Amino acid sequence: MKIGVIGAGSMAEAIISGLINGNVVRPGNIHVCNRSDRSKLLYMQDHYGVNVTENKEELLERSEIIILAMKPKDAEEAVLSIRPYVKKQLFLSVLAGVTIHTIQRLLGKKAPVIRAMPNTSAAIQMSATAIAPSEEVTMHQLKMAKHLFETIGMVAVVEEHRLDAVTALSGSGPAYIYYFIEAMENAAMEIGLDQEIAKSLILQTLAGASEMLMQSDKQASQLRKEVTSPGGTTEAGIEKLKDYQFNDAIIACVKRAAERSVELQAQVSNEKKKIREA
Ligand SMILES: NC(=O)C1=CN([C@@H]2O[C@H](COP(=O)(O)OP(=O)(O)OC[C@H]3O[C@@H](n4cnc5c(N)ncnc54)[C@H](O)[C@@H]3O)[C@@H](O)[C@H]2O)C=CC1
Ligand SMILES: O=C(O)[C@@H]1CCC=N1
Repeated sequence: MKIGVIGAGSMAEAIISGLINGNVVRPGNIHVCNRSDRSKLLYMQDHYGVNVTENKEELLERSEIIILAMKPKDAEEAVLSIRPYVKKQLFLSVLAGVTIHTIQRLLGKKAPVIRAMPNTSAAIQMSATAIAPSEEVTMHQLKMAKHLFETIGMVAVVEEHRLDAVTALSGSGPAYIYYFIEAMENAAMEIGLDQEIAKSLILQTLAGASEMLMQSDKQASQLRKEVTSPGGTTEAGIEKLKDYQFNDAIIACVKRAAERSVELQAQVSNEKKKIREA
């Protein structure tokens, strides 16, 4: 597979490092470009051995699969800049909130596009990714994309309209977990635990709970009940979470993120005007 990546940010790096570490694609078969941060390109070259270029024509000519990995607000400019070089490539977009329809409009043709929503755990082949293909995508291309994302974690194929929900849940999800861990670390300090010891206890607790959920047939609520002795410490702690409306806070968080995914589409809504000018 020859892959071109447009945008060399955190998501691009997570995917590239996953593909290389998993021996799926040789670094020499990956071309990466960025808008202005040349030092990041040089870092990618040194660290992963990929080809870096500022020439988008060259990148498109040398790649069968193009990964779009810039911020949604930069999508118009970036996609319009590759429009003259679009031939038979398959486009994989990881952009939150930017529809297949918009990408095809910006590309100026009904090219095959697969929208994907991975997460940054791709860097260690642990992404939870959902993908949604356009009508133009062949079964072979869908299989190839599925295989590509499976090498960096698990993959679910969904209808495109589900991607806002997926983005809110598993795209942004690692950040919610990290935020929770930050709070646990702060709590550990407040109750006088050594920082290093607290960190290892928290991480093993997280890994153990996650593995329990994976390995057992029990629901999260059942596993929680099994920790919660009547009148014990867990019950006392969870009462506090209830006082602070923990459940409502998480639901509001995920719903707001899904709304935001819809709002991001508006950032590229001006594309018709830009296309006329191109
Ligand atoms: N960070 C995450 O956890 C996830 C991000 N995403 C999506 O991935 C995309 C990238 O996000 P991040 O990597 O976090 O952003 P980032 O800001 O770290 O990277 C974006 C990169 O795109 C480059 N860029 C901007 N305009 C360009 C242009 N015209 N030509 C070439 N390169 C250009 C920038 O220089 C920058 O290096 C976003 O659309 C986001 O919605 C999707 C899933 C998870
Ligand atoms: O925060 C964002 O917009 C991107 C999409 C999912 C994770 N990061």
